[in-house]
Parts: sequence; C-alpha cells; structure tokens
Amino acid sequence: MRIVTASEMYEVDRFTMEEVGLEGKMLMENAGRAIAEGIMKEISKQDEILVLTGPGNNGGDGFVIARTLYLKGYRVRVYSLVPEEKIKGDALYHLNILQNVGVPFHRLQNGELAVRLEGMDVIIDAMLGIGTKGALRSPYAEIVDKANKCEQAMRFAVDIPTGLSSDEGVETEVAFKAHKTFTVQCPKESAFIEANAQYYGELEVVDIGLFTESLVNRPGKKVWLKEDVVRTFPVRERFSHKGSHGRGLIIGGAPNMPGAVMMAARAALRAGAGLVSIAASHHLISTIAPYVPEATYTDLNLKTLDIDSFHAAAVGMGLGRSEQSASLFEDILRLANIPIIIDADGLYHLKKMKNMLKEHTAPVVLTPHFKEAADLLDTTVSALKQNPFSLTRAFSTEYGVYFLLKGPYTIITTTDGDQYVVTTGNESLAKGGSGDVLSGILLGLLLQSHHITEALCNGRFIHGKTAEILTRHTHSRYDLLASDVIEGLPMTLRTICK
Ligand SMILES: NC(=O)C1=CN([C@@H]2O[C@H](COP(=O)(O)OP(=O)(O)OC[C@H]3O[C@@H](n4cnc5c(N)ncnc54)[C@H](OP(=O)(O)O)[C@@H]3O)[C@@H](O)[C@H]2O)[C@@H](O)CC1
Ligand SMILES: [K+]
Repeated sequence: MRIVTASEMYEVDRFTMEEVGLEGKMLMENAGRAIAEGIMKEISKQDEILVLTGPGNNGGDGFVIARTLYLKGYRVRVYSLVPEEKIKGDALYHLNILQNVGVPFHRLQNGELAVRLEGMDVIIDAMLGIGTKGALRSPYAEIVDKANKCEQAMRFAVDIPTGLSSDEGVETEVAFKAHKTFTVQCPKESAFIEANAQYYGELEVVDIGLFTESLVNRPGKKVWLKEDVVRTFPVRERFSHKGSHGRGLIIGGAPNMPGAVMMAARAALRAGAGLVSIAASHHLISTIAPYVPEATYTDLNLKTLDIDSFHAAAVGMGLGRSEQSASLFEDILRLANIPIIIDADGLYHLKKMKNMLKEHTAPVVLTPHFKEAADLLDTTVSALKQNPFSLTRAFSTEYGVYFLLKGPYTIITTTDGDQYVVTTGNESLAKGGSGDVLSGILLGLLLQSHHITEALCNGRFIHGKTAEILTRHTHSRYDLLASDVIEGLPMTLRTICK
C-alpha cells in the first residue's frame, strides 16, 4: 500500500481526473460515502453528531458524510467554519445537495465561536485536509482546541486530522485529536511520525477508486502488509536439504553478553535458517552451546575463520565496545564479501568508519534504533523523528546500504531509496534482547530469500506479529521476553506463512 506526500496525492488526484476521466465530484461522493460507512460502524442513531467543515475539498467530503448519515436516520448537523461564498467547485456542488436534502447547516457568524461542541457524542473533523499549510489560523485553532476538550465525544478525522501536515518534517502546534482517522486511498507520510500518533488515533484507509499508477517512477514508499508477506515468503522445496536454506554466521559474544548471540542464533534457526554458526570468544562457547545445540561454534579468530564460506552474517550483537572489538569489527567489514547485518555494538564501531561502506561492494544491512541511527547520521533523535523518511533515504543512497530504522513504525530503506514501513508489534517489544532476536530473524530470512528487501520486510513483520499474537493469547505487554518471541515464531509461521 503506497504512502504519499501531499504533492504525490495531488498528482494521483490529477491523473485520476484528467487522464482517467473520473470526475472530482464523483471521487468526493466515493470518499464521503466510504468514510460515512466506516463511521456508522462505530456510532449509534441516538448519538448527536456534529460535522465541522472547512473551505476546501476536505469540507466537501464532510458534506457527503453528513448527507449520507442524515439519510440513514442519524442525528447530524453541519457547522461550516467559512461563509458559503468561500466554498467552491466540487465542495459547493455537494453543499447544494446537502442543503436541498435539508441537513441542518450552520456557519460561523461574524467570527464568533457560536458552535456548541459540548454535549456532542460524535465530532467529525472535515475542516482541513492535505491542503493545510503551516500552523492553524483562527478560528480553526480555537475550534480544534474546543473539540479536543470534549472528552465524552468520539472524534473522527477525515483524511488527516486538521492541523497536521501530510508530510514529514512539520512540527505541530495545535491539531484535532482523533480517536480514528479515515484516510483517503493512501496513508499520508505524516501518519508514520511518532509525534502524530496521538492525533491520528487508529488509521483506516478507504478506497475511493483513485489511480496511483502515476507515481510509479517516483521512489516508492509503501506499507508492508500481511498479503505482501504471504506473496513473498520463501518457499521450502520438498527436496531441499539444510544447505538449501543457507549457512549463516553470527559474530559476537563479549564475555559479559553471552545472551545476544545465543538469542540471535536461536531466532535465525526458528526463522528457517539451514545452518547457523556462532563465532565467539572460546571462553564463551561452552556457556552458550547447551542453549543452542543446533548451532555450530567456532573461535572468533579472523586468521582461521573463513567468513565468505557462509551465505550471510550478522555482527555486533554483544560484540563489546573495546578498542580490540573495534579493530575486530573493522577487519570483518574489510574481509566480508557476503551480505552482512550490522547491529548494536557493530553500529557503535561503524560510526567512526562509515566511509568504509562506500568501498564495500557486498550488501550491508544496518539495523539501528533511533539513538544509534541519529549517531550514525550525525543528527539528533528529535530531528530524525521529524524526518525519518528523508534522512534515512539520504544516508542509504549515499552509503549504499539497506537501512532498517527500528521503532513501532519501522522504516526499511533500500540502496535505491525505496522505503517500506512495517507496523506490526507493540510495546511489549521495548525490552533488552528484542533487537538481537530481530537480527537473528533477519539473518534467517536473508539466507532463504532471493531479495534482501523482502527478507528484511518479512523478518520485521513476523517479529512484530509474533509479539501481537503472544500478547493476545498467552502473555501481557509487561512480561513478554525477547526469547518468548523466538518460541512464539512457530505460531506466526504456521498461520501466516504456510
Ligand atoms: N479529487 C480530489 O482532490 C479529492 C480530494 N479529497 C479531499 O480533499 C482534500 C484536499 O482538498 P483541498 O485541496 O481543497 O484542501 P483542504 O485541505 O480541504 O483545504 C484547503 C484550504 O485550507 C486553507 N488552509 C490551509 N492551511 C490553513 C491553515 N493553516 N489555517 C487555516 N486554513 C488553512 C486554505 O486556505 P487559504 O490558505 O488558501 O486561504 C484552503 O482554502 C483531501 O484532504 C481530501 O479530504 C477527496 O474528496 C478525494 C478527492
Ligand atoms: K480533516
């Protein structure tokens, strides 16, 4: 499912209207009806409903929503924040129909906030959509503030909550706090910015028949969905053998962190890797081995370890941050000619030698969380949280790496700048060890997949999905351990990736 900026959405609208020939009025009818259908599932006919409308087409959607609800017997009225003469085009067309049908219609009088919001059971925000520029002006800011204070009301936003930008990189002062947002055709970029989650609430995408084909030549931004996992998950052939599913290497294991490589190895095997080897300090091997008997072990000595005899490797989990491990990491990066995942302490060392990435020809996957990513990108966490798409895309294309920016909305960027968002999972994953398990799953899938992007998206998807399944059935969001996710993988794999 495509993610768009405002300008991309306007291009989709233009293409659909001018080149395909669907009229704007009809699209507005489709949008309003689809959103009204969604809202009707959440409200009752006893509810008092207020639709707040603005001057543009977002307001036009609001007129169609109000008419649809009214004709179905709901108690609805419309309150326009602008005088009728400001309403034009398709929105005016639908305003006329609204008034012909007899839906109660009021408008802001002489700048007074005469609208009664208190006591409303449902408030629908169709004030501003993707045409919003800058901070809200009066009277929008005041009305939005009043609506947010109506604690008893269910609040729905049309397309985007009024006050938010569609694009990343814009700070919000005041915006409508929706319990649920019905967004038209494609999620907007801003829906995946952490600070906006409190405004969007739940997000539902409504299909109104727009054509997104006009965007094919732009770098893609998509949400990776279950159907994508089902379509692309590696198939295990009937006559395959362990070698067919890849030989993976996990390098790490500082004496005080034996768990990281252990969990990564178990996760890789549970995700389907054929063979997994752990290269760790020899003191550690006897500690780890009983917990992962399926793995093989080798002393972490680059004179004897042939990295390229493996199909892919993961490095950094529990590697340590000493000078010695820094030079070990540098040697690994110089020597490895296979796809390599760099996580945790590997990312820490990489900061000082990231120019090596430009010379490195084999695929490199970086899996930082926001703090690690901000350090790598020489920026701040808050700047990265505001602009995660553009900043990670710039880094990926400059350094030629795959970049998996870990978070509730994980953004995966390819070396070409295409981006995928994976939203599975919940706060139970905010715990030590989660990253090690994810790296292991990613390695397991990298070994089995033809495409790195698919391996990364599928790996991150099943990691989050497993946490969702476990916290729905057997665990809470407090107690779930990273290793529980490894043991829960079978449930996900049995249901999603048959
Ligand atoms: N085919 C289509 O196009 C379809 C479109 N659809 C729907 O249309 C929506 C986009 O409609 P749109 O382009 O009319 O923009 P929209 O956001 O309604 O309002 C623009 C107005 O806002 C005003 N304004 C801006 N910033 C402001 C601020 N900070 N504070 C206060 N005011 C501000 C600005 O005023 P100005 O600055 O020009 O004075 C301008 O008049 C889209 O989100 C979707 O819901 C669907 O029906 C599907 C088909
Ligand atoms: K809106």
